Amino acid sequence: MKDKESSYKTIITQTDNISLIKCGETKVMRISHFLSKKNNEVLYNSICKEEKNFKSYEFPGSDTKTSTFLELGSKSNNNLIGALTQKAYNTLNKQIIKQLPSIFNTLDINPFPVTKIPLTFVNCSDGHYGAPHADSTNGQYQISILYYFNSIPKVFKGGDLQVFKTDTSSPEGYNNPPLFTIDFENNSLIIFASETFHGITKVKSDSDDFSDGRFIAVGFLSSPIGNNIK
Ligand SMILES: O=C(O)CCC(=O)C(=O)O
Ligand SMILES: [Fe+2]
Repeated sequence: MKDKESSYKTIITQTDNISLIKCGETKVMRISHFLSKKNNEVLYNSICKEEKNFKSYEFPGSDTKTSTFLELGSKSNNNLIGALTQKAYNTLNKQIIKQLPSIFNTLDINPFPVTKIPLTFVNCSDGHYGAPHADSTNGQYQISILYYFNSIPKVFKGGDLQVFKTDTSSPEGYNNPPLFTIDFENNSLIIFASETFHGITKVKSDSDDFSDGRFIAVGFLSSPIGNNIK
């Protein structure tokens, strides 16, 4: 797959752990080692303890067998989850908010205020994949944020993020093959404009243990004044 990808992507390293992966107008920011090692472990361990609170997707057309989810930071689930999980969510939320100035700057998006980011935690198992899509095609959201985490050692293969070029003249809205792929890496934060088309390569795993799965937290930021792309 990778050899078919465009060769003109550039990786602009901003600091040891922050990079901008760019191909034409399409940009994705990646922050490696996002949380401290300790906070990454605490988050993983507390989320694993929430297995019973993860739900299957119930809407039509979704993949109900290979992924389950838990929404945090909105309203309903806050009294369901353990104190440790609440704390780990708060830590992740705080760290993301701390990085926002650098995120706005790197992605060339006019800053807007963000106080709390509801995050949906998703556990993906063998066979899970994500068909290419954009999180927002109507300007509802400006920024998509993904936090990746997994067991150490990592048990599954695949589950990498593919990024596509928007093409309004094609029926799907994007071009194949992908512009580039970002490998799934524990404790990394991936950020891009929500109009960016992206998909996930198939997860392959011999284990069906929840704790061996591919974990993500996904959140969307919306500006009070709508589309803010500079
Ligand atoms: O699983 C991922 O890495 C991406 C998930 C995603 O694209 C979404 O929830 O909209
Ligand atoms: Fe998405």
